[in-house]
Amino acid sequence: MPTITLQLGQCGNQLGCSFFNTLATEFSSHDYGTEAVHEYYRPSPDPNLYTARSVLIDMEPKVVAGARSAAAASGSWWRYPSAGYLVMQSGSGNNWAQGFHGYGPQVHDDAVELVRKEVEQADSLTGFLLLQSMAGGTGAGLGTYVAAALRDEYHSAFIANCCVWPYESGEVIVQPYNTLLTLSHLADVSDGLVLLENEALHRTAAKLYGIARPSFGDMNGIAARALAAALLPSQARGPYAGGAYTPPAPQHQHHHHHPAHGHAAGHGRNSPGSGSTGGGSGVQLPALRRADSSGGRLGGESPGLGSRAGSATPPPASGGGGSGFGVCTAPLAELLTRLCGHPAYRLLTLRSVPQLPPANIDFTTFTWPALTKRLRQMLVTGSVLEEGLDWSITPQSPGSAAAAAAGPGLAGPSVNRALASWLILRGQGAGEVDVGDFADPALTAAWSAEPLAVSYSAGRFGRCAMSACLLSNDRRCVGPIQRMQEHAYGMLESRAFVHQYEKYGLSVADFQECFARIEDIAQRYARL
Ligand SMILES: Nc1nc2c(ncn2[C@@H]2O[C@H](COP(=O)(O)OP(=O)(O)OP(=O)(O)O)[C@@H](O)[C@H]2O)c(=O)[nH]1
Repeated sequence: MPTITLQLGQCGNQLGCSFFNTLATEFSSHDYGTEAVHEYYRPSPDPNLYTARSVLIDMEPKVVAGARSAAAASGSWWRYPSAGYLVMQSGSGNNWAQGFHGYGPQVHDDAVELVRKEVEQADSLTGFLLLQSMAGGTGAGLGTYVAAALRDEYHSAFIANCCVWPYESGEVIVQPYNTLLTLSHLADVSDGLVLLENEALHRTAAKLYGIARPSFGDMNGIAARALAAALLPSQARGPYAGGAYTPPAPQHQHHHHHPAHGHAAGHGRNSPGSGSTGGGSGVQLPALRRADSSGGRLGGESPGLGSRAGSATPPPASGGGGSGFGVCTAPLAELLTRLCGHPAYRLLTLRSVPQLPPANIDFTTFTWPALTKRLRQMLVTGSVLEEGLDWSITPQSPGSAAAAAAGPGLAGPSVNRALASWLILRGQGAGEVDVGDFADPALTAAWSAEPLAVSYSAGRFGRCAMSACLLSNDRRCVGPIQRMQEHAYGMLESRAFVHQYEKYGLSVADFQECFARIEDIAQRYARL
């Protein structure tokens, strides 16, 4: 089921371009099935080209033009829609209020109309994936405004936000304001926010990829690969022997929005017309790899991934572990439903392994135990970097669920804890990897009903014979939020730059209300 991507502001547009390039490379190299391709691209009048299901918005024309021409010059089989963009003549000057209160109402109708046209090109709709930074004015302020407008227009569509968290010491002096304003507003309209930290992306590029001076392009490539690893189809794994993990019954009903919205019949998450056909093989795509014997298989036995009603379950090609690409019908919807079921906890962290320079991949021997051990330690320690992991921390360390249960006074958030995580394994033997360690109750909130989902694909991701990624609703966000808050409160106390926001109708009381909301969110996570 299609997902429409909105690229907002400089960062959103640059990251979006990387994301579509990454998906295109994957689709060209491996057969994920037609339906997976159609989730993000639609056929175009030119039989050799696909069109990204995307809307590009920025208040200055340069970056959108750059993304569009980069797509055209890539030599790949995809382009942006010829009229699917909205630009003005000058940016929002890093002023969230200008983006939200100034440009927002001004471009509302045009933006909604652009999205509507893209929605009309789809026979059904999973929802929207919004890409934006949190520190500027356009992606952050206008992007938040657009997210709220989409929520109004499409009550039953999923809205996911992929938000770039600024460097700790930023290029944008008012980034604490912009980041917290974005976060507090999106917490109300979004179904899930994936936070991508620039600091971590930069360090990954520098330390693990060996890039002396990482560019945004390098960082976006890393982020886009992690995102694609999470969002490409995978097949649910059943409960593994001896673990606490039990997949839930499919949950299609959304938790807090109205059911199908009248705006466009058949575009709701639960709408009758939303099922689509075919697991993938059989339709010729331009320049894409055709289905091979293992391709395009439905994840029919997937108890937790909500396989489509009435779809047949073809027998696995090789018994047991499953080969080929099982198709999770709408990964975005499944991920959000599973991970963000509680409205107060919507902040997601993405971790992936291995992180290494492409040139080293062919000379590296991968083993599942080594990969999953590192990924698990990243979860245990809350790190998003594969490098520099503290192996002395265990789930029993102070601050862990186990330690908290042992008595008061031991709390210290050295151990991470998750409400829910989704582990996605890709590569040879991915169906049989032992993932029991990820279901350790000491790593999850005591009241979490469904702490772990696991899915896999036997096909390799990129050039790695084995790779894994973990999308997790955990305490990682607490540190960055608290540091950002400290700066923001300090600035607000001296009323620094406040007049620039007041010019667009944002008052000190509005700031305070947003900051209080964030404090509440951070405290809830800290208590997980
Ligand atoms: N990862 C990444 N971060 C970016 C990129 N471009 C900008 N940023 C970050 O985004 C923040 C600035 O936001 P931008 O997206 O440039 O601003 P904008 O949304 O276009 O808003 P205005 O410039 O105010 O109109 C800073 O934290 C930058 O570090 C990019 O391509 N990749």
